[in-house]
Amino acid sequence: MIEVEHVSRRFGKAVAVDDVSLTVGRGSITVLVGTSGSGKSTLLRMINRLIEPSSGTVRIDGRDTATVPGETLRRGIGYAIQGHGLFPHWTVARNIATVPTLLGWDKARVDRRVEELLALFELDPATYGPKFPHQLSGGQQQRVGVARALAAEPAVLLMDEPFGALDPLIRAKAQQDLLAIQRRLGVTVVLVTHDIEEAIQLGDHIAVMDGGRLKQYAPPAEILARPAPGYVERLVGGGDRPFRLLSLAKVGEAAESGTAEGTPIAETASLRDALSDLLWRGVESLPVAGADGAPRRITLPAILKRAGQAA
Ligand SMILES: Nc1ncnc2c1ncn2[C@@H]1O[C@H](COP(=O)(O)OP(=O)(O)OP(=O)(O)O)[C@@H](O)[C@H]1O
Repeated sequence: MIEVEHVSRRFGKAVAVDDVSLTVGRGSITVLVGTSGSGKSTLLRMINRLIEPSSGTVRIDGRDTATVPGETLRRGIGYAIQGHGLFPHWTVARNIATVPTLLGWDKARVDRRVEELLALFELDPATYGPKFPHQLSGGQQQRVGVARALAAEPAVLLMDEPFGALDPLIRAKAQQDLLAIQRRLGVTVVLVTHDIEEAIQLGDHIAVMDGGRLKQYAPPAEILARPAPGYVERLVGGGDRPFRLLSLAKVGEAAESGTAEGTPIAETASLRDALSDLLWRGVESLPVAGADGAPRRITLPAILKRAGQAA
């Protein structure tokens, strides 16, 4: 668990982060979102003390981070940034091994961990371990960057625009992979983005920043349904809001008993995907593929009910 209490950071007279308090639950993902210059990166870097707070306290699992030497603190916290920050003259394997080696792990344990992580990120260890970063695609480099951040089994992973440099298709896959890996490892993630769609996709909680202040801190569904007046409302209140709401709910949650014609849709698909499918096929209901045999379907009225203000 990460507790940020009344944390501020001034640069000269300018206040980059202004009295922010929030608690990130263990094993959850919190996304910091806001416009450029709103203080997201500064807040993130105060968690691992790459930037020292001017005032306030950050605690990780109950321990005040100010009481731990900065280097020691950072070895225990994963940090992944846009552009990956890989060492260009080191192989992929050596890049991933950086922190475990600094921590004095023995060679066999480091090698095992590197192999395990490469496999987890769907990069064949024998093929990719000996390569240099420039021999990898952007998406592969990004995965190596996250693998390196996770190498020493940190309980906390900080990510600053980790998918910013990726094209939309690879970005969507990278987001899904991160979710799957985060759920599997149970690591606590704080991620910075300026993309509200990314925040809704990934966040258990979203922290909306504006002008250094925390404007709202809540789960995505609540931010969409009840945005704080002013900046947050403008951020999420556009014409896409119904679709964003639908992207948060699964087909299984709105399905009913009954039959329908056509290729079934998975119950784990989002209602946004189901709506898109219905419109594309020009039908009002679709069968749902579920675990048990009882026939179920998803209908247009059931989807509409979940897309509006009353959802
Ligand atoms: N080292 C520094 N010296 C002076 N001012 C700084 C420094 N770092 C950040 N700032 C200022 O603090 C404010 C917040 O910056 P920060 O990088 O945290 O914002 P951000 O929301 O992460 O923006 P972006 O999305 O563009 O990265 C900005 O006005 C920035 O110019």
